[in-house]
Amino acid sequence: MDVAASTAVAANRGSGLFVDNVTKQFGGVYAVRDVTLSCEVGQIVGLIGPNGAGKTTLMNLISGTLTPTSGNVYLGGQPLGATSPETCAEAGIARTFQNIRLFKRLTVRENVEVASITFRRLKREGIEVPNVDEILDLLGLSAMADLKAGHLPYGHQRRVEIARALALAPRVILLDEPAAGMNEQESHALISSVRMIRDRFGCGIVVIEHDLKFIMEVSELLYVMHLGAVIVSGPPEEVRHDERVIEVYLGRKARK
Ligand SMILES: Nc1ncnc2c1ncn2[C@@H]1O[C@H](COP(=O)(O)OP(=O)(O)OP(=O)(O)O)[C@@H](O)[C@H]1O
Repeated sequence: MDVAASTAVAANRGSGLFVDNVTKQFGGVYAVRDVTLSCEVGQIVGLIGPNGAGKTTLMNLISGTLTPTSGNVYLGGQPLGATSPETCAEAGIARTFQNIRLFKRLTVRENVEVASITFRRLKREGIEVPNVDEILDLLGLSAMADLKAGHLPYGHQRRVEIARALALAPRVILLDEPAAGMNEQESHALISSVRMIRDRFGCGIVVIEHDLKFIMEVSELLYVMHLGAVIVSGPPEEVRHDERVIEVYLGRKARK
């Protein structure tokens, strides 16, 4: 059994996320085809692929926005089943979106507090209510906590989205293009924040990102999708040199 497959089996039994042979068809189009993926609690997993590879559809399947045509998503060894974003949050999955979805007229703190109120409504016994101030501090947002979210630069709005997802005390958090629109300095700082989130909250983190420098540095395990399927998975250093990945990204065979 290879590394990815053995990790997947461990996650299925353990407390992490396990996507088991999931397919999503829209009519005749296979947006996601037979995808198996795992993210253990405490692990940072990257997901890359060219436009249309199926990454967002996969995120939507994990977070309950879409229902798989076949296959299952497990969290902590329990199938999530055909479910909604609300029940996924209840199970412990939170996400951010490619297109930012903040309450722009509310302050940064209020945006995070709204999520905190949602968390209290969820039936998640035995899980400590996350501290809003601590989350703001972790994301470097304390100094702008009382500013309207819509007035912040784009990179900071992305951080507020992450803060809001963290207020749901997720076991696994899905970050959809968190570095989009950030300059190099901001995306470098985001790498430290993602690691701190993992260390402080002990959650699993799945990151979709087009910024290859960012994803190679932040991920411990990387999956590459193409035309709906996972074509390669493994440590970023190995994936980076894989011929199939070079071909998909650069449209040519790797030189020997
Ligand atoms: N609701 C839908 N109906 C029909 N086809 C869809 C639907 N959603 C996605 N698709 C198709 O599924 C495929 C995968 O799309 P998806 O958005 O998941 O890719 P992606 O890897 O996230 O791309 P990008 O990096 O551009 O966001 C594409 O061919 C897309 O056109």
